[in-house]
Amino acid sequence: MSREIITVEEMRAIDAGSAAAGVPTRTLMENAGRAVADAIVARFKPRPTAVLCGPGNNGGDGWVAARYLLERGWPVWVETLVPRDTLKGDAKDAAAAFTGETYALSRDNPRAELVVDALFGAGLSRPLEGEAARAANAFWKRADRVVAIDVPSGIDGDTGMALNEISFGAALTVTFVSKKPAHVLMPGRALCGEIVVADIGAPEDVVAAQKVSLFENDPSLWSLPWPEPDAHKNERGHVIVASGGRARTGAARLSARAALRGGAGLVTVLSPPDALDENAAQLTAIMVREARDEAAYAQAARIARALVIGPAFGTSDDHYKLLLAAIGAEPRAPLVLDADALTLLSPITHGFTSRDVLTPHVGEFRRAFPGIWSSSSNRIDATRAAAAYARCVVLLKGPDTVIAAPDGRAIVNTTGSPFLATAGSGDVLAGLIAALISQGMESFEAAAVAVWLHGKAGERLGPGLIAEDVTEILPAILNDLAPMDLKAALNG
Ligand SMILES: NC(=O)C1=CN([C@@H]2O[C@H](COP(=O)(O)OP(=O)(O)OC[C@H]3O[C@@H](n4cnc5c(N)ncnc54)[C@H](OP(=O)(O)O)[C@@H]3O)[C@@H](O)[C@H]2O)[C@@H](O)CC1
Ligand SMILES: Nc1ncnc2c1ncn2[C@@H]1O[C@H](COP(=O)(O)OP(=O)(O)O)[C@@H](O)[C@H]1O
Ligand SMILES: [K+]
Repeated sequence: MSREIITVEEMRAIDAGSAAAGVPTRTLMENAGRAVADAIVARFKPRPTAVLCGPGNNGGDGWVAARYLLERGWPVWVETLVPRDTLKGDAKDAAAAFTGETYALSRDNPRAELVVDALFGAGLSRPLEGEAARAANAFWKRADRVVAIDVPSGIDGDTGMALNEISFGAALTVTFVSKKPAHVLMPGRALCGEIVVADIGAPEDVVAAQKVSLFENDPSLWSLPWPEPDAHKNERGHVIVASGGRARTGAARLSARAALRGGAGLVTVLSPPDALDENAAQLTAIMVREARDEAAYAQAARIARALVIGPAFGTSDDHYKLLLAAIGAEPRAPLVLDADALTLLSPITHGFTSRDVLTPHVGEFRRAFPGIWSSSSNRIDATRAAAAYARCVVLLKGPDTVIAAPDGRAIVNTTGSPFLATAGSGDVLAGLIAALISQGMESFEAAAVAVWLHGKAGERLGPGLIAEDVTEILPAILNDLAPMDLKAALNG
């Protein structure tokens, strides 16, 4: 399956480009409507089905789907938002080809057990109102009976948000060519239910001409740095994690352990003198190094292959100086800056490099990049703008984590579970990113891999998850990803 995510504007360009390349939009609509009917027939037994059709081409897809369901003997009818004789273009033709029952959309129609929402798709231009809003509210709690065409009506395809909080929710959404931002960003992703991406015959070169640089996170986008048979721990990279002071050390140890599980050959916790005993007492495979002053932080930045600063680090003026010493070291390792490091630097005025990674959650992002947050229409645009501005990789955490590189590439992650919203979960992520960078991955890819693994851990662990578990389940997830030849070698 294509992992590209296209904007509504890019989808329109693909429609136009297809027509220019000899695939008429009416053919695309026919393929789209048939794909919807196919997806329904594959999942549901025949049952009374209402297809709610809107005034544009989304409605047109609905008329086509209704026709195919009728041909397959389904008890199906259309409920149209606007009189059939006011339809235009492809939608008019599609409606004319439907021979079944048709009603005006209202609450008085026959009772349906399945509803196909073909009211609005990419052309939604204002909030739902009138009968469309009534229908959305009526089916709001019955998403299990709704199949949405392209996107649940009311949801903006580029943002995943309902324009006035009113929208449909669906058990199945069938979209075309590629996912749109609304299929991966919350709340849209959750309102879509299962998502099917149907090929509707848009020529490959027309799609490729869009030069898409936005992807849904997936192992097909990257490859993990597996150790060679003769690997030495020094080649697998040295991660250093800066610890907070006395009684503020757990976060750094969580990060450090994730770095070790993530494959770093060596991991060191850099500890202020007052926390040295506390750290040493709780670490075994991970080393501890005392750091008294700015020179020690600069030195750590020089010798590490990746340096994590932030988890419970501290936010005093002295901490600010230590952080600046690490940032200013030359040459220095890539930095993974999280939590307190972001607080110390906010609003961000520093220029970083494409090897550095900032990992804010929304609250941290707003403080770090206030102007960018308020002027961006969605999380993808915001993260891309922040990465371009700070000239480094920016990873905006949440249920729909976005990772952006300064060159414009962006990835939206869709693995995960709400049980990851727990203390220390972000610290684990920071350590994992550093582990992958230390093994030679490009920072943008390392961040994407780490978020994917972190999300998979969340899915596998589910209820009861604590941050420590995320680290401990990594071997099982990594084993599943290991290439066959490595598995064969391991099994003798
Ligand atoms: N193009 C193609 O070849 C292909 C397209 N495909 C399909 O087409 C869909 C996009 O079609 P579309 O552009 O016609 O937009 P669509 O979502 O049907 O609605 C536009 C109409 O709704 C109106 N309107 C908007 N908001 C409203 C509101 N709140 N309340 C009331 N009215 C509202 C709006 O009015 P206007 O803003 O112009 O005043 C306009 O009349 C896409 O999602 C996919 O399903 C596939 O078949 C593949 C080939
Ligand atoms: N509802 C959710 N669904 C999936 N992942 C989530 C959700 N909420 C938070 N996460 C993930 O959990 C982690 C929390 O990180 P963070 O906010 O820094 O927490 P902490 O400061 O406790 O470490 C992030 O990786 C984030 O993407
Ligand atoms: K729809």
